[in-house]
Amino acid sequence: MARTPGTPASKIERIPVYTPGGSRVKEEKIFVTVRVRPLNDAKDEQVWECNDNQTMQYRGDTTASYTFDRVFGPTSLTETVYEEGAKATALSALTGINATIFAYGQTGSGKTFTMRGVTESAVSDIYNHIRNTPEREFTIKISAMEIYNENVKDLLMPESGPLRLMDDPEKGTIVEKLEEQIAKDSQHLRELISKCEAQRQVGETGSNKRSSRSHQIIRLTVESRLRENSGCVKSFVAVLNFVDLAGSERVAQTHAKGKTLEEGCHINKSLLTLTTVIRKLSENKSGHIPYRDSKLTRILQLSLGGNARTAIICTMSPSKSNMELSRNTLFFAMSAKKVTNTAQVNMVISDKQLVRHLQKEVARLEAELRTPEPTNSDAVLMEKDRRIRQMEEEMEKLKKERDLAKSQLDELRKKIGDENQQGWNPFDSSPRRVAKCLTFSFSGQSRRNMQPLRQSSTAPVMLVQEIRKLEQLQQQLGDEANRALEVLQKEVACHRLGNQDAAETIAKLQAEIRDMRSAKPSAENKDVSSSETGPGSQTNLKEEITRLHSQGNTIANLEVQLENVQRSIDRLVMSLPTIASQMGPCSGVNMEKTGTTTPSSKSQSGKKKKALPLALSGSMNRPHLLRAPCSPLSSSRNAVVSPTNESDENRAPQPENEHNSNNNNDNTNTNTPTKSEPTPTKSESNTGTPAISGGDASSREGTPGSGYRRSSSVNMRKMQKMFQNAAEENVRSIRAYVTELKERVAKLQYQKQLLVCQVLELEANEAANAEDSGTENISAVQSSPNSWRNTFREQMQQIFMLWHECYVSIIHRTQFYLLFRGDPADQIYIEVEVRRLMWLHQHFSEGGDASPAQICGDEPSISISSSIRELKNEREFLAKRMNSRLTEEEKERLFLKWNVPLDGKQRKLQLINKLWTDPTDRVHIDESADIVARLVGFCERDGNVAKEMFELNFALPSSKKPWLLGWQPISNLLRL
Ligand SMILES: Nc1ncnc2c1ncn2[C@@H]1O[C@H](COP(=O)(O)OP(=O)(O)OP(=O)(O)O)[C@@H](O)[C@H]1O
Repeated sequence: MARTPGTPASKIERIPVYTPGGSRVKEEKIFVTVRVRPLNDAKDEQVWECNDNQTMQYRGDTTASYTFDRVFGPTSLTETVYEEGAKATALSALTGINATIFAYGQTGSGKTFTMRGVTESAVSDIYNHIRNTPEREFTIKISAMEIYNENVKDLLMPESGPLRLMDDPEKGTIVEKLEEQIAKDSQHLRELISKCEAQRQVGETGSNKRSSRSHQIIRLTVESRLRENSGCVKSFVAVLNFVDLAGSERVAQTHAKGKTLEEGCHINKSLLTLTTVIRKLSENKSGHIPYRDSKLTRILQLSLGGNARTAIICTMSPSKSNMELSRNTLFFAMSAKKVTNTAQVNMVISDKQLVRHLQKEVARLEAELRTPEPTNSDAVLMEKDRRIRQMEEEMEKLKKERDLAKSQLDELRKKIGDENQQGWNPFDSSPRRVAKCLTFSFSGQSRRNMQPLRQSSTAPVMLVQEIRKLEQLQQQLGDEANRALEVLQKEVACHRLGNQDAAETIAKLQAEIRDMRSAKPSAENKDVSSSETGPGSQTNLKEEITRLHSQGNTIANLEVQLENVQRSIDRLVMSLPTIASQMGPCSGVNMEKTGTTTPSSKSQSGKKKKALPLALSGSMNRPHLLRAPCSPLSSSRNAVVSPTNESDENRAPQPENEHNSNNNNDNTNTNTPTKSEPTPTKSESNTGTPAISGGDASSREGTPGSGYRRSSSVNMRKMQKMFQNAAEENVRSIRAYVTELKERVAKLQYQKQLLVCQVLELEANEAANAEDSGTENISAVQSSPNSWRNTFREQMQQIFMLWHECYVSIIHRTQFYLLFRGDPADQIYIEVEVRRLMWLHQHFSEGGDASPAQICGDEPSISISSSIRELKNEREFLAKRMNSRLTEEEKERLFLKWNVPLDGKQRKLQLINKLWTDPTDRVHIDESADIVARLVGFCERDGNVAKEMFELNFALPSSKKPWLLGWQPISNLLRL
């Protein structure tokens, strides 16, 4: 492949610099040109002609013509030879590509003459480029050597004596201790080159009075890098060789004797090796290439078939007397044309640059260390990630629900749009009717603060829709509970192994499960978009609400029974280690791993007071749970639950190796785990990972207990453990799922409660309208933005008072307060909140142990005392979160600001107990909300999204866990 001959001068003022981006290896042929010198002797006959600028032809013989990349005739200028035959190659070094230019030819043919000119021009161009590339910093170094009689001599340091060649794994052959000097500028470089040339061995041959008797290599090393202000630490580095070979000659022709003869022999020998290397490279690069046969080829190895761009200028005489040597030169040139090199950009990171870069990096890391992340624990980060994912999933789910609700609303709008001409339009932004507030028997101060409620914007048809949706949800929850219970029943069977405690618990649980299943909700699946639910149909609404009321017991029962089931499961899980411990050391349960605590002997005797920590219901894989619990017993569950096995399975297992010790009650071996010593031994606690071998065979044999009795082998014990652990894990998972169901039921209760409130309000309005005959006008509070703002302020003040008096969750208060800041679109939420709080307040003031929707008969009971208790729990929860959410300084600042004694006990709780305690002070409220928001990670910026979620969730202070409801996913808050 011939490359484009030299670059025109106009284009090389500035060589494009490749962006460092990796070494791009590119195969390319050596660029071969031939320069014919003028006849030495005018009387000599010229037998070689240049037909065009690429072909040499022996005079008149068309069969003897040779084509090269470029041919320069006897009248050509060295400048032209450089421009067209060497410049591109030489300047490659500026872009990080190794380059070599050498002259080959018989003695006296003009090698030195040509190379001097080429080197001079190259030096000029190199410094031109440097001047025109200010953004890069260049360093030019020079070294020079000659190979004379196979000795390498340093031309910059001639006194240093012969130099050795060394093999470097990265750089190839290097000349040991070769002097290298930095050229300060072009002038300095020229001087150094001249000095080297002056050192060169010359002698007189028959063809040349000043014949070069050695091979000369002037080596420039070109380094370049982007200047200081660049962050890039990479540099280009390349070597540029100018090689002036000694002249090939015919000893016989030159009549050389003595020293000249010896020199000639060495010259010929090394040139012969060069020729052989070139020939072999041109024939087959993969074969052996005898680089090592001469120092010349060793030193030039990279330039011959390696990582370099190479240009060879073959010089020859056109005269007849040199015809044969000229032909040899042409043959050499023809071979060289076929040699392929693999040049690539050489990028390096210098030590200096690397050190500088590393120093910067160290400084950056130190700065990071000085301002550490709020938490440096991987585990905490992972946990956060998990929670974020969980929240995202929850959000996704809620968004879908919201979209569904929106589409249903759109449909409704269409339906009722035409029918609202006579009545009020719930979607009209300027209501034509005045609301008649619900009346409550408030007393005392709070009563005086109460403002009348305005008309709910909820149409009867929407209420019907909502009721039907609730029915569906209720149905769905019931179904899910039953499916979970089926699985639970089977898993529970796996635990029929042991003591009285466990047996009783299981029996109780089974009874509860039976109850649960018989209490399956009977509500039929209603089509919420049914056309039967006509707009404004009061009759329908009444029917709906009556039906909903009549089903109230189902929801209440479901919740109560779920509560019972969960308690039983808790007890069952608590009793598991007892069973395990009775089975021997190998049957232990890794309680730490499963997150449960080791029960005391007291707790085993059925006096446990504290429920076990809940598993993560939010992370449960529900389909997986319901499809197939992970226990290996799942595959043999039918056998396990078989009633015929029950009596046997209820017997406590008696492993052979412990049988005696269990029978001997006076046995003093305290190392044996017994019921009174349930703490797992070390071996027990390390047995959490189930063994696999033999698992299937054992599982087919029936219950873990019976299987264990049949064999005391190690595998059987492992199997035993595996069954036990897996079954326990499943029960725990189900327990978590039951918890989740409970939470969802609680939500359902509040949605229902809201509906009931709305229906009651609607009825009250109807009645009031009948009395007033529609004489009331549009409320002033809705007629202008100003009046809305006034109303908002008043209602918020009312809400603050009610929150305070009803001991409402301060997380709920914070979320509500931060979300609803007076936007007219917030109106509905404010109203709903006021209405619910008034319900609560009324019932609390009436004696307390009631539910705001007790009317339905299925609401969880709420009392002042339970609210106070839950609020206390919530405050404790928030106090604990201070450690993870606030820095030490932030805490100290808050203690100071809120007058918490710095040396006081439980300072965090003291602080939290001061929050949200003054409903009349807006600054206090603002600051309280700010702190709570920090602690729960509530973000006001995302308020729009949160409002939508609020709309769907109908948050209310809960009788169970007040801080768990609202638009924060329940499970997320529960386990923070
Ligand atoms: N193209 C040319 N035009 C004019 N003079 C030339 C040309 N080429 C060479 N000469 C002259 O011929 C003589 C020999 O040239 P040079 O020393 O460059 O040959 P060489 O090939 O280097 O010989 P050797 O191998 O013996 O060193 C010099 O005096 C040089 O000036």
